[in-house]
Amino acid sequence: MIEKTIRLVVPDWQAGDNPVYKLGAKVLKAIAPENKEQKTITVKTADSNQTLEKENNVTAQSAVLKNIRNTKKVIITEQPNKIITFGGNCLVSQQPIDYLNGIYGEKLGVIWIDAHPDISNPEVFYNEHAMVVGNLLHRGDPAIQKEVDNPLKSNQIFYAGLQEPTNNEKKLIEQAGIKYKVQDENQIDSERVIDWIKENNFEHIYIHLDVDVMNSDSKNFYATYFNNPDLGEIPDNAAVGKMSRKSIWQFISNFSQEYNLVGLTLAEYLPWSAKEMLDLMNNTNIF
Ligand SMILES: NC(=[NH2+])NCCC[C@H](N)C(=O)O
Repeated sequence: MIEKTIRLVVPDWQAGDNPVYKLGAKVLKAIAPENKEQKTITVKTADSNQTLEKENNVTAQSAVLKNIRNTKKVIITEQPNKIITFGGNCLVSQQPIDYLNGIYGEKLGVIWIDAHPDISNPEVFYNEHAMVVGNLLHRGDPAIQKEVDNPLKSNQIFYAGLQEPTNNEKKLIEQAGIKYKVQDENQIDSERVIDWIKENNFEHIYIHLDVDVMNSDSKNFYATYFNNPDLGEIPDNAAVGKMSRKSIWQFISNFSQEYNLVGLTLAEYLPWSAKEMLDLMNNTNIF
């Protein structure tokens, strides 16, 4: 097979109901190391200054569906065998994982590095980014998961860095048959990951990184959900991440040397300081 890696920039902000997700995608695209062999494609997502409405108990469901379909179209046109995805919120992993599962099937394992299980559905929650694992298993939002042509099996997902899920989420994880362990240390237990790879004979690995898995102390990793200046009380489905940045960076880097990484998502990056600078520019009468 000819190697083809693409960089997919997916500025979906609707699924997490915060326009700063879009800025996160822009910044990641701008700072990514240059590589002429890797084509960068930015998926079209709608802009809006209006408050997003719920449709079928899902925030901006039709806009989210459009973003998903646009993402799918780009991937199908490009036919890559490796995908780097810059989010955007966690939803951005849905179509890349679906597509790669279509290529690699049961040889593909997905490491979901996240403080949250993202296995909700519209009956228990309303923001789509918390449903993406549910959608990938065809146990999430019926309107959005229908775009997933190659659903994952529960053994293909490994939760790393997971914090205590809500009672609803625990039920959903158990019903789906995903084995999990709440992470109490501040680093990923690589041995457990490696055991899971061996047990399942995975040959291709996708890593999804939601940066909120990290301790959001300014000296560790600041640009997360939890440092939103407008965030009131922390919702009960948003347990705070505990991981050290150093350990996550090392884990991903080591992993990429030793295993065949076919996909990487960087999600939920919320660059608050870039947002402050943008506010200045937006309100200054020279731009
Ligand atoms: N993918 C995630 N960050 N999941 C947890 C998010 C929960 C948070 N309360 C929300 O709006 O939407």
